[in-house]
Amino acid sequence: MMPPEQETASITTATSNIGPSSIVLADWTETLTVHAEPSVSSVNNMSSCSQDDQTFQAQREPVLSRFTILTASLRPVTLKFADVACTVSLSTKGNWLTSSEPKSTRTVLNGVSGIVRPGELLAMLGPSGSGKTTLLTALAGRLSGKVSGTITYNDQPFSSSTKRKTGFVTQDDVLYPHLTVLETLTYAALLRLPKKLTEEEKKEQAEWIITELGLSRCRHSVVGGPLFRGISGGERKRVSIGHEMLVNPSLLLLDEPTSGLDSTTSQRIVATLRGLARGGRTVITTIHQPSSRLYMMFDKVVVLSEGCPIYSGMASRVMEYFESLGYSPGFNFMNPADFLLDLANGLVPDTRSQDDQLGLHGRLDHHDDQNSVKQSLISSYKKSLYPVLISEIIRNDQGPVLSSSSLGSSEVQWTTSWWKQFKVLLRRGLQERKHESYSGLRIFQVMSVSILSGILWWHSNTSHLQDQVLLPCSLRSEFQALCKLAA
Ligand SMILES: Nc1ncnc2c1ncn2[C@@H]1O[C@H](COP(=O)(O)OP(=O)(O)OP(=O)(O)O)[C@@H](O)[C@H]1O
Repeated sequence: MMPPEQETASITTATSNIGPSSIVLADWTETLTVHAEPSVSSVNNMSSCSQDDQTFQAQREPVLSRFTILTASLRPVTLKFADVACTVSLSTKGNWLTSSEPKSTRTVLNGVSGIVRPGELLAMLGPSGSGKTTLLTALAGRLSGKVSGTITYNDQPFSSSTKRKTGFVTQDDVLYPHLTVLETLTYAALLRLPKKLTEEEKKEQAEWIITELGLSRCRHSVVGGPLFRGISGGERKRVSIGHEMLVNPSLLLLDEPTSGLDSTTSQRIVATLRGLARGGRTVITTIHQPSSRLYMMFDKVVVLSEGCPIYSGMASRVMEYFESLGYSPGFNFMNPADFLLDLANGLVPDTRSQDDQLGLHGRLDHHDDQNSVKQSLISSYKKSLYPVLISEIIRNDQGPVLSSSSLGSSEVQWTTSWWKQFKVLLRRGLQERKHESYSGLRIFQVMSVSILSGILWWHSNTSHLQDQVLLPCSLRSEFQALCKLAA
């Protein structure tokens, strides 16, 4: 069979005629056409940028980025990772007396390789605990020190300019619960957009993101938190994505953007991600259990089983690859993602009836059987896919280098001054806490403790710092008790 990576050339050609400035997003206002679940054979024959892509492109209007400075900051990023491994040390039980015992370690990732080009959407699949989030975090440059192997961005190691052009959407968002959607994105725009843009232009960019992500209906609703309700889960996810989209990142990484969402909302989110990719970005996402509709939108997939890869390459070639190894889905209409998850768990589907299947799954529940399937898939990957991937990774077919020197002065002008940041943060802090009631006594309490603490550390000797640290805490708690009595 043709190695999966050989298809890469076709997708690069397909995306190259889309200007880097264009962003093609899912239309959140229109009702999406619901497709029937495709058969496995149709998924097999699918080319990632073929018919489905044309339908997608036809359905959605390309939208140009508004500000030239943001458009110009988009630099195509080719992300390559080879033999990525990660070992974590497990905390040992016991007390400080036994702390001299050697710490036990656990390999969370082992020998994962892949390549993602601008215009491509890569999905990481695997059972829970297989290492998807760890790999995504490593690719985002947030696990330095714990990771071995090579991760490069346009053949360069991770740098501060790569960081500036990388958007990372975590699984658990960190949004301010009392701010509205508009306030959340406006403050983010004021803090993160280049200082060349005026305040009005930054607000305009926040408004534009709200429209693009279909958040107009809930723009004045509060985000909400664990103790009180705000916007829905899907809207929340879109706010998190919008938070990263504001700066027009060249590399966008998302951890389970569709978890807990219904299939239509999930499809819209993945369509949005694919639109972003087609606009010249490199998009990587982890996903738990995509439907076959979602699966068809991915250009590439990495399938992990207990931290080891069993597949890395084009999404459209996956069934062909596993069939060549003698593993085929039990029935014609099986979702390829379900099939891959079964394989990653060491479960081999069978062509027997469903009742028999249950029996078979019960039989294969034996650890030995499952482990031998996993081991066979890992060694097949090493034998047939890994050499092709590595030669692809080594081949030097780079776009523009994303280094600080090439970014020049425009990059230096990006950051907002500290005074401006302070003002925005103060305003945001006050707005977030405006629901709390402020009494004169409370303000007096905070001011007094701040002044007392300031006096305490005024011209203090750093060698006596430890003695002084606990004093303000005890002062504050006694003062609080006094204030409660007085209130
Ligand atoms: N710092 C750490 N200390 C101990 N174990 C860790 C650490 N980081 C990751 N792990 C373990 O590594 C494995 C992979 O974790 P990871 O979060 O990457 O999995 P995942 O595939 O994203 O799972 P899920 O789909 O459930 O989010 C898990 O078993 C996790 O417990």
